[in-house]
Amino acid sequence: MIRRIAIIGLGTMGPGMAARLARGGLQVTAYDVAPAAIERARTMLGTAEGVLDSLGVAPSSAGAGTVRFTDDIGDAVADADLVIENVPENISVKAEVYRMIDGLISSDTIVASDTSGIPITKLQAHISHPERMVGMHWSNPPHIIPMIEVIGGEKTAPQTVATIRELIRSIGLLPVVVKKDVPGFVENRVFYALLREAVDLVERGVIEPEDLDTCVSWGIGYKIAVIGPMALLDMAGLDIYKSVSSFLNADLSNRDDVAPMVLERTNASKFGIKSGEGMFSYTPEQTKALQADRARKLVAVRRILEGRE
Ligand SMILES: NC(=O)C1=CN([C@@H]2O[C@H](COP(=O)(O)OP(=O)(O)OC[C@H]3O[C@@H](n4cnc5c(N)ncnc54)[C@H](O)[C@@H]3O)[C@@H](O)[C@H]2O)C=CC1
Ligand SMILES: Cc1ncc(C=O)c(C(=O)O)c1O
Repeated sequence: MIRRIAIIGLGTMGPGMAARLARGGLQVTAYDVAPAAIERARTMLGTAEGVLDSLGVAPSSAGAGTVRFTDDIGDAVADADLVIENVPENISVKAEVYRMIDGLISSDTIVASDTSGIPITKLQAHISHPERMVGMHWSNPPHIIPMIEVIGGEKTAPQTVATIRELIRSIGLLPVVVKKDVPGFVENRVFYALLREAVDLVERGVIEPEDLDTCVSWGIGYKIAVIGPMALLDMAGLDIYKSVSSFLNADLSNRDDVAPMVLERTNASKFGIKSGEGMFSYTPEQTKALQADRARKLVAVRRILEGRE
């Protein structure tokens, strides 16, 4: 039974995850190597709790859980039933965290990674109890998006996958078990196919970035929240899909490296909202307003999709 959870890494994803898990009645300890990240996370936690209130996510019947911040990794993982590693998407950084916690956790503690797509089989090579390591891939913003992928690596015990799936279900979220440990799992394989094409179209000057977003959000995005891709194939007709894909698939981007448009920006430290500029520019005031507006809309859409409105 999982009651105590340690979250390692409090950047974009960690604070929202902490808020959602605590709302589910769990005792969370939250750690980051950077003191500034811990301070930022305290504010982000409060914001996420406000969004959970507006989503109507009630505390568990056993009462609300807690979030406690710490700057000591040993304190964070001591007594944890589950450690969720949430540090940057880099194998050596993740491996260093596993090395550090290896001697601090008990042999029955489950270690989950929120990796966006590094195969779990690769990550579990860096830990003493690979049978208790699992992928637990949340989607951003993690306190609002209910689906979480659960992925076992070659050495993950089926019971570990089952325990994490049950934990997710028990707090009212939607686990999806990915049956094969493929890079990117399922969500990001589908999403990155879309992003590759979107970046390519903007880079080739086929469309302006703002218009690309309008086209995808109001064309595909709006309906895909209601009708998934497999159901859409049936709605459009497989005969239509056969005809269009027979000439279109060969023309779609198949680039296997990172697009220059992305490299130019990342080389100039233009990472998006977190650095104030990426595909678009953001002042701190705009970022605050944008995040509040997006949360409000995502909450409203989710209420409708769940039939609560
Ligand atoms: N940003 C996103 O939309 C999503 C990210 N992910 C995945 O979640 C993981 C974390 O991503 P983000 O939160 O976006 O990253 P981020 O870069 O925003 O935050 C990472 C945090 O980890 C901390 N950190 C670095 N080394 C550490 C260490 N040794 N010990 C403790 N803390 C350490 C950093 O100080 C930073 O606060 C990555 O694997 C990423 O691929 C998964 C779903 C969505
Ligand atoms: C660009 C991008 N990459 C990875 C992820 C998740 O792993 C997300 C997300 O929104 O969840 C993303 O936007």
